[in-house]
Amino acid sequence: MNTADLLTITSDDLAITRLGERTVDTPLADLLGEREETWHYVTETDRVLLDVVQGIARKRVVDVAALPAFNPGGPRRKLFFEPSEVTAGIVTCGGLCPGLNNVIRGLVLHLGRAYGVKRVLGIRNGFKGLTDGSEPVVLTEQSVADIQNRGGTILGTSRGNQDPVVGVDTMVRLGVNILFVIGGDGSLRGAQKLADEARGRGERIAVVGIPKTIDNDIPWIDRSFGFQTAFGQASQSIRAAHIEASSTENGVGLVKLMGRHSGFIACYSTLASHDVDFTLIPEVPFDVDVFLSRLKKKVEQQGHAVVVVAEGAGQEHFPASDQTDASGNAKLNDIGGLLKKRIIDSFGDEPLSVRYVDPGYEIRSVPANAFDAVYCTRLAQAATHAGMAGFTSMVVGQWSGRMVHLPIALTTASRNVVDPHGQLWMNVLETTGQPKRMV
Ligand SMILES: Nc1ncnc2c1ncn2[C@@H]1O[C@H](COP(=O)(O)OP(=O)(O)OP(=O)(O)O)[C@@H](O)[C@H]1O
Ligand SMILES: O=P(O)(O)OC[C@H]1O[C@](O)(CO)[C@@H](O)[C@@H]1O
Repeated sequence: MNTADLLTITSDDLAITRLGERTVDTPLADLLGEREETWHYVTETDRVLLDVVQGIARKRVVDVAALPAFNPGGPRRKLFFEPSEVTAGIVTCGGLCPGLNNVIRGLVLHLGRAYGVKRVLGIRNGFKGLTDGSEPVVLTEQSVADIQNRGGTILGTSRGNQDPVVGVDTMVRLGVNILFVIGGDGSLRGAQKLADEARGRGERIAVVGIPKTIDNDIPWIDRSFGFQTAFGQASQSIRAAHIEASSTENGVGLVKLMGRHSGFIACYSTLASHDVDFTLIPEVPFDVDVFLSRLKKKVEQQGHAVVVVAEGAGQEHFPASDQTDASGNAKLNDIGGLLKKRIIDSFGDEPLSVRYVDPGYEIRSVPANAFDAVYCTRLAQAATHAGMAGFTSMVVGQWSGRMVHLPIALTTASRNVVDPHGQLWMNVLETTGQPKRMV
């Protein structure tokens, strides 16, 4: 292994910013007992595991001395904010993700029940609602009752850049002193800019991120909420494609799944269904002709085949697109459409039935499953504790099984991708039986 490939993080990279020195006794003192700050988040086993699993498989090495600097995600004995003076804001940005409403509800309930915070405002339509003059919605226990049973976000979401100066003006006007940003990498960059702007002006505003993406591409954390629900839903599409393909002569089921840069949804739904013969992800380039000849052979052998393709896969086969969405994300070429056409062409006059399934938004607009719902609740609790303690420019997330704080800068500095030499991809190759290299 070439150590030059390794990325080292130190305790400086893990340092969390906290607003000022002001401290207020927590109302959670009874609950805390002796635990706060004495929680040992990193055990010897974790150190070894982290070094081996994350360090080598994910091409990262953590300076062992830095590990205790992982800030635990629990309540603090001393708060920065006096609960009766808090106005919390919640904003959801970027694409939808199962569990958004669970996190919103979790924040409202926990702020109110654990800390007695009385005023929680929902910012409408993402960061746009901080800059377009729209009035926020007042969130109460009653108004968030049952929202966890609905997909989407009751607050609305958007893409597109907004001016952090205007955003902070709005927060000051509304009296928001803790802003919870539920979003992906773009939203977290936006959150960082809001936090920087507020700090630059000397405003006591804490900005706490809750990482959201079905793509599971946020680094360091074990997984992002909504991912499990999304790949579970995707595996239903694979099942449909498999049933269709195996019920027709020379059937090919082709399933296109979301995953702009990272193929986690494709990999996990492949493993969940065990009916896939080829999984194509952005991290592993492939030659279309080699793939087509392998596919043909597979159909000859077993009478049908199932192919799963992540939307970001095979982009190397298209001229680079200079089109972007409102947030600056590159618009992708349609790999599903290209493969469908090439499969049909490659069979010529031979019998073939291509069943193309593109579940699109169906995998991310559903409510969270129970496992994700638990994670959303825990994230909301950790975010509430962090905000009340005055931590800012940080995100909460589960790391190595424990809830921790991470600086936003660390989570936006890289992307979590499937390692083509790692165990997950190996599991996929074992399951599909596809060749390791199709180039
Ligand atoms: N580099 C950036 N700097 C500041 N703000 C940004 C930046 N990138 C995105 N944003 C803000 O974050 C919001 C959401 O960004 P984006 O549309 O990229 O979604 P995302 O949070 O990455 O989620 P998804 O994973 O669904 O793409 C945008 O509305 C924009 O205001
Ligand atoms: O159509 P939209 O809302 O831009 O979202 C599409 C993108 O969102 C993601 O699901 C990330 O949330 C990507 O996989 C996908 O490319």
